[in-house]
Amino acid sequence: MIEFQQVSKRYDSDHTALRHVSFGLGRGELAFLTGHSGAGKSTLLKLILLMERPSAGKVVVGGQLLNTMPRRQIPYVRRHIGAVFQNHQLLFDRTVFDNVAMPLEVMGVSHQDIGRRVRAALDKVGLLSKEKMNPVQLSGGEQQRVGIARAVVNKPPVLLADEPTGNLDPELSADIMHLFEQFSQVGVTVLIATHDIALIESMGRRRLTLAHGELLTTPPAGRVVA
Ligand SMILES: Nc1ncnc2c1ncn2[C@@H]1O[C@H](COP(=O)(O)OP(=O)(O)OP(=O)(O)O)[C@@H](O)[C@H]1O
Repeated sequence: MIEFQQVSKRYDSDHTALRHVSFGLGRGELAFLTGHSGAGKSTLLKLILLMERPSAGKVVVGGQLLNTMPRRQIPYVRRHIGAVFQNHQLLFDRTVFDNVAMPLEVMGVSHQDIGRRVRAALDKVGLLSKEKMNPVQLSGGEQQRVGIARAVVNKPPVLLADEPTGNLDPELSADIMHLFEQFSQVGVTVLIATHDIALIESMGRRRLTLAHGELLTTPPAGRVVA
């Protein structure tokens, strides 16, 4: 579902953020992306989201080569990728329902379908009873779950998360991870960038580790070999 072939990314400043990175993630696979600050984790996610383009190598998502994707196609590619960020980027002047509905509104989904799909997504993250509230009235963990509901409301086959548990205590972090596991069980490919080593170890999933832009060897079982 996600494939990197010898991908390098050099920013204009002549700084190489990724060097010859190759890996593949299959349908329904859940993996973690780790590495020191500045190792290139966000850059790798940005290449999948077409927020950046590779300087060399190939990025293939859902069978589509992203390198040469014309700009006007970018919104269509992004519809197939859900993204969750640490600061969850919710709009505080709209209700929980409206926040989750946003991607569907952009896609021109009918009013009736929006209601059905938003409620299904909120139900999945356990927030159906809070649809009329403003995100400001919710706890940090609940806000993060609203962000996850918004990311999955159009059922994307790929879900990316950048430090999704950064502000949360261990118990809430485990809840969020459990949600990600549930999505992977129904076939969603999930890639989670995090510094939370304890959490990663507790999950026993595959780990992709970047160091200074290079991917360390990762056998499929998940153990990292430097
Ligand atoms: N737009 C940009 N222009 C120039 N350099 C950049 C840009 N974005 C990132 N970099 C550099 O590329 C390197 C990798 O950054 P990146 O944000 O991908 O790392 P990261 O692993 O996500 O770090 P962190 O864990 O701190 O978020 C860093 O040295 C960073 O300064």
